[in-house]
Amino acid sequence: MAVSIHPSVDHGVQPGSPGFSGGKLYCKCPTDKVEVTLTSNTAHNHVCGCTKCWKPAGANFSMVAVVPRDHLSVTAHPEKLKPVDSSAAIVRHACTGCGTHMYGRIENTNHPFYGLDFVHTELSDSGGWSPPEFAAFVSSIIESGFPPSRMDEIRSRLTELSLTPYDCLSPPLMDAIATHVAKQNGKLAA
Ligand SMILES: N[C@@H](CCC(=O)N[C@@H](CSCO)C(=O)NCC(=O)O)C(=O)O
Ligand SMILES: [Zn+2]
Ligand SMILES: [Zn+2]
Repeated sequence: MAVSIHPSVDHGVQPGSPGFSGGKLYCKCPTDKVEVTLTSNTAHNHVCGCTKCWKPAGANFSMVAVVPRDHLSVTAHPEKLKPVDSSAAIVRHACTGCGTHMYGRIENTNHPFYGLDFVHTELSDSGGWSPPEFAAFVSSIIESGFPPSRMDEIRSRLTELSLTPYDCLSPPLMDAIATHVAKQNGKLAA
């Protein structure tokens, strides 16, 4: 049996639906679920091996995508949400009942990704969301205790799933971050 990446991709990456325009995410509490409504599809979906992104039980990776912050609202039980770490670049809001991260928000207006919220579309009851496109922060799974000797297995499986493994973000996203920095420091025209 192949090593588990994430339950949403372990049996193959499911394609999205063209024209899909959003839906609802629910926490894992049996009752009084936190509900988050997204009024657009997501972008830049990826699996992430970092220690900060929320992973479902047993998964080595999270699956996380972005949505414009004005396309996200908490539509039920906002009182159950609590920031995980208010000093992090991405302030993740977790359900105090079940621990699920319902969204992560960038509050720093100078951050390259300001304006985007991070979400886990596996929490939705509808299909059609943008599929993951690559694997980010792959080496970081070791920080959660994954054996370094099995990293070849992980990278081979990711490649087999067409989720190219990177140890940071994908080249287009890293280029976007560097461009933002160069515009801020005057090396490129704003
Ligand atoms: N090795 C660290 C890396 C953590 C990290 O930098 N994570 C990225 C990607 S999260 C979604 O792609 C990041 O931007 N983090 C900002 C934040 O988490 O606030 C680790 O594993 O902890
Ligand atoms: Zn919950
Ligand atoms: Zn992450």
